[in-house]
Amino acid sequence: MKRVGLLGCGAIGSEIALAIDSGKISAKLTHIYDFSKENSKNLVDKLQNKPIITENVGLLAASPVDMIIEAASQDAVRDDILSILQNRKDVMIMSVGALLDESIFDIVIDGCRDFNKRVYLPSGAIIGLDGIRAVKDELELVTLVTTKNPKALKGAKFFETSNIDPDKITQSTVIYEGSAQEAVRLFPANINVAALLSLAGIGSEKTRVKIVADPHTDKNTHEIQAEGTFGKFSVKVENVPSPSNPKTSRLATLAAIECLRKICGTSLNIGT
Ligand SMILES: NC(=O)C1=CN([C@@H]2O[C@H](COP(=O)(O)OP(=O)(O)OC[C@H]3O[C@@H](n4cnc5c(N)ncnc54)[C@H](OP(=O)(O)O)[C@@H]3O)[C@@H](O)[C@H]2O)C=CC1
Ligand SMILES: O=C([O-])CC(=O)C(=O)O
Repeated sequence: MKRVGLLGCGAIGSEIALAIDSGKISAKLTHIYDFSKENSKNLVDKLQNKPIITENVGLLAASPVDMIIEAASQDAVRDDILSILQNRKDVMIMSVGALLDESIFDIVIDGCRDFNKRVYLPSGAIIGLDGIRAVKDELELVTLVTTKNPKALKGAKFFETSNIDPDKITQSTVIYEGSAQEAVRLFPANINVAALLSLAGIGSEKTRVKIVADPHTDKNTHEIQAEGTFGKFSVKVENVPSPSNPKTSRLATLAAIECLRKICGTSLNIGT
C-alpha cells in the first residue's frame, strides 16, 4: 500500500485525507504539514488513523512516504517541489498555476527525469481535458470563461492594481481578459484550471481566459470553448463551491480523490 504525505490541510487536503482514512483510497496517510498548525491539528482530530504532523516542509519531504500531495498554494510548489523530488517522492500537484513559470516547469521535468519520479496533475475543477489533449495539434483557439461570485475572487492579487472593488460589483461583470499565463499570477487561488488547460492544449500565451464576477451566482462555472481544424466544442461545468473555501470547487476535490484512487489502485483504468 502506498504511503502518502500531505502538504496543505485546507479544503482539498482535508477531504483527500478523509477519503484515505475511510478506505476509499487504498493508501496510508502517514505525514502531513501545513503553515497553519491549527488546520493540521483539526484534520488529525477528524482522522481515525492519525498521521504525524511534521515541524516543517523539509521534514515532510524527507519522511518515509512514496508520494506527496500538494494542496497548499502556488508558492508551496515554487518553494518545495525541488526538495520533494530530490527526496525521491512522486507528487500530485493541485496548485498547477505555478508550472506556467518556465523555471518551475523545468525543475519538475528535470526532477522527474533525474530522480525517476512522476508528477500527477488531476483534471481539477474542469472537465474536457481529454478532448483538449486529443485535438491539441489541430487546436487554433481556446478560451476559458470562468464565472464566480465576487466573494470567491476577493483577495486576488488582481485587485491590488485594479480599480475594481469586488465588494461593489452589483451585476455580472467581466473583470479580466488575458492570457492564462497572466491569469494564474493575478488570480493564484482561482484559476489554476487555466494552467491545466494550457498544458494540455496550446500553451499559456495562446490560451485565453475571461473572468466574470457575478454577485448573483452561487456556483463556480468554467466553460472551455475550443476551435480548430478538427471542428469545435464547448464544455461547461457549474461547480458547487467547497463549504470551507468558496474559491475551490467540490469537483476539484473529487477529481483529486479519483486521480489518487487510480494511482493507488491496481485495477481497471477508464478514460484518458
Ligand atoms: N487544480 C485545480 O483545479 C484547483 C486547484 N486549486 C488549488 O489547490 C490548492 C489548495 O486548495 P484549497 O485546499 O482549496 O486551499 P485552502 O486555502 O483551503 O488550503 C490550503 C492550506 O495550505 C496552507 N498553505 C498554503 N501555502 C503553504 C505552504 N507554502 N506551506 C504549507 N502550507 C501552506 C494554507 O495555510 P494558510 O491559509 O495559513 O496560508 C491552508 O491551510 C490552492 O492552491 C488552490 O488554488 C483549487 C481548486 C481547483
Ligand atoms: O475550484 C475552482 O473552481 C477553480 C480554482 O479555484 C482553481 O483553478 O484554482
